[in-house]
Amino acid sequence: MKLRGLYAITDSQLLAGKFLAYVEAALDGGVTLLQYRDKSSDEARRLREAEKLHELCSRYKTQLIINDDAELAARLGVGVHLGQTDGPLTPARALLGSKAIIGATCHGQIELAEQAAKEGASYVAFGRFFNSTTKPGAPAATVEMLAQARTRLQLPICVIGGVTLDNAEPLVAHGADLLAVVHGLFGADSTQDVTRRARAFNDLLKYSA
Ligand SMILES: Cc1ncc(COP(=O)(O)OP(=O)(O)O)c(N)n1
Ligand SMILES: Cc1nc(C(=O)O)sc1CCOP(=O)(O)O
Ligand SMILES: [Mg+2]
Repeated sequence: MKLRGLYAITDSQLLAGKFLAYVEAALDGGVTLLQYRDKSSDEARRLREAEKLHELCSRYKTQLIINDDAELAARLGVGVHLGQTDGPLTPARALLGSKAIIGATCHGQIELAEQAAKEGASYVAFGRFFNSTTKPGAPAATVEMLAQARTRLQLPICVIGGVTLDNAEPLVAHGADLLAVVHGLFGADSTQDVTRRARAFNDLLKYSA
């Protein structure tokens, strides 16, 4: 199955007090991948929340991805997303098996993506394309490099960093398969608006070649 659609990413601060309600609202609108991203070192809470998300994702037939932590992903039997300093892809692939979804952060560098492809990544992620309140210091990527990456890479391409309904269209037009979003989705004022936004992100991908 080709990975294409909305890639919703959780944020423990933004979702405080409404975590499962907002995640379920997004799943209701349609989510291809859901990433559990929690940068705290509270392992017990991380396990508890990841288990809850796993159960929710199973109900909605959505694939769960764990950020940073291949061991936790292995424990749950789900995928993982690894950045450039989160450990190598090859052992993660050996740990999780050939069917697991493994994503790799490639910033704005096609060479990193080509290397990740060789090491068994399932998708590559480029960013940050716009200002991001979630991760303001992330290195920048451009639409021009995205277009070039599209011609050089066979893998699904994920875009991230300040993506919203207002700015995502050119990214899709230049080759993005997965729109990875925190604030542009979960920054909504109500569960109804989260669901509406999720549907609208999916429509952007559906009605583009
Ligand atoms: C889909 C996706 N793309 C990029 C990232 C960023 O990963 P990383 O560079 O490891 O930074 P942190 O998210 O761990 O702070 C991501 N998480 N997901
Ligand atoms: C986690 C993350 N990684 C990025 C990168 O560029 O690698 S940008 C980012 C934050 C994405 O959140 P928002 O949609 O709120 O900008
Ligand atoms: Mg990381």
